[in-house]
Amino acid sequence: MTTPPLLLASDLHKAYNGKPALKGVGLSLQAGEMCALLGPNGAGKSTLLQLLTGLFNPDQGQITVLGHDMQTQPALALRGLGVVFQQSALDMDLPVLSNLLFHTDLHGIPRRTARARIDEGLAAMGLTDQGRAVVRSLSGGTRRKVELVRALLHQPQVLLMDEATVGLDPGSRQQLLDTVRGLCRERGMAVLWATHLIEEAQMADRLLLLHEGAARFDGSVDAFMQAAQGSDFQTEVLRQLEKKGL
Ligand SMILES: Nc1ncnc2c1ncn2[C@@H]1O[C@H](COP(=O)(O)OP(=O)(O)OP(=O)(O)O)[C@@H](O)[C@H]1O
Repeated sequence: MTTPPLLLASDLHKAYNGKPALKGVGLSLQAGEMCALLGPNGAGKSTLLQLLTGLFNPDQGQITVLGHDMQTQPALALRGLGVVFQQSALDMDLPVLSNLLFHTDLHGIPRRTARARIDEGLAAMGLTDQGRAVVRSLSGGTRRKVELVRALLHQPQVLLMDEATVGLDPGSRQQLLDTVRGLCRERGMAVLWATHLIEEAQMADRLLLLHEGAARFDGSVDAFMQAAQGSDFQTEVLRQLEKKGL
């Protein structure tokens, strides 16, 4: 028996000043699944994430999170989503703890519960002793981990990561990827991981390959590799991207 997807998007269209940025993209995320959203600059990744986070509405198409429609029930839909944006959502001049409490207050989480979740989240990232540190004083990798702790405080079932590893050294990148993979396995969280780095996409369960606003591939990484017929992942990605637009 198949379970309903945690996030479902169908036939999304979005144009800027008449120029299409998304041309009928769909996406379905199951519990425990990590899906890489891969595409070159201008492919439409940020546009798709902005639609999925309810930042603006699609010109056409529908998005539901845990069965709640993003346009008609945005509060319920957004409750199910955690987001780590490309741009930091943290106040650089405030301590980590204040930043995290700001987020739990926004979500109406009682302070006692909030404190317990913050302690747990920081401990899970190895940041127990960083609660009082001002964000600006932290390394880029540590800030990203704090962003992830923040995004998980309201216990979302779907996590959207937008180019979350930009600016991180290879060790920190791998650590963040491993942490997120662990969340999929241990908590059954569904993750959409937007990246333009081919080697990151290869570590996901699924791949949504976007080019010029349309999906070039949507399926398991295993199926993608079968289609590659002996080529490596990177060669196959480049081959798919070089195909003439549909
Ligand atoms: N606010 C905007 N106004 C006009 N055009 C836009 C706007 N945002 C994006 N676009 C255009 O839409 C298309 C898709 O852009 P988008 O930023 O979604 O791609 P992307 O895959 O996230 O690219 P990148 O990897 O460079 O961030 C591009 O042609 C871009 O120029």
